Amino acid sequence: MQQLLIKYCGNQSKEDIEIVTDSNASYIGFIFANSKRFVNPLLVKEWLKKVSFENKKLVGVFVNADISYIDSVLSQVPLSVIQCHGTETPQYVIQLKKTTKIQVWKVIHHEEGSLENMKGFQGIADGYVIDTKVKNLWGGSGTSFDWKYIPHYIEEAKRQGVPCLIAGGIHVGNIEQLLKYEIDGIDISSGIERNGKKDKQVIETIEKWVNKNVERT
Ligand SMILES: O=C(O)c1ccccc1N[C@@H]1O[C@H](COP(=O)(O)O)[C@@H](O)[C@H]1O
Repeated sequence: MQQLLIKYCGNQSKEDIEIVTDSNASYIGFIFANSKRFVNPLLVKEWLKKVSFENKKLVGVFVNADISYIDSVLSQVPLSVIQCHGTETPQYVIQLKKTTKIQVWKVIHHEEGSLENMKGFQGIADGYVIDTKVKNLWGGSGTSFDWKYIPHYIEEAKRQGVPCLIAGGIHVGNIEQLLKYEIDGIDISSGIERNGKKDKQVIETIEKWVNKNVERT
């Protein structure tokens, strides 16, 4: 049985972390880039001391960051995955992996030429997140892209032998529709928030849909 990968991103407090560690997520994400969801790595380090997250991996989201900055975050927070959410190049990702020695997921913004862009990361990216391109925002927009293009991204990721998560505007009202596609995983930030905080009930509803719809062998 192949399990759907779930990543809950943009956690901003100890309370958010408690909620997502108590969920079925495999990945817990933090934004270390310019955003309303930016978190200070020193605070994240303190929050993590108070929760148990052994069965979950931590993902750090960065946008065109200096590798020295990512390295400084890593000295505080035990990330398993670095998510590059900007216009990072394959050469940058090669250098980042050499320096940090941890997995890197490349975000591909759905736009003209995005599939060609993705092909350029073959053998370099350890996974992909496909997100919506919204003007003046790198991510966390709460906006979905035209999902009819999903199969192209999934096929390309499969060809490269790495997982492909779908992001951008996923919420309780559209998750059922999304799960009709054979995706490897989902990445949600805005869609699991109520008044800017992660919401347990919303997460449980998302996971009810996941459990109901994803049965693959
Ligand atoms: O969540 C943010 O604020 C953010 C800021 C900068 C880069 C990425 C960000 N989040 C990522 O955006 C997508 C989708 O988010 P949403 O569900 O549409 O709100 C996801 O990959 C987050 O990791």
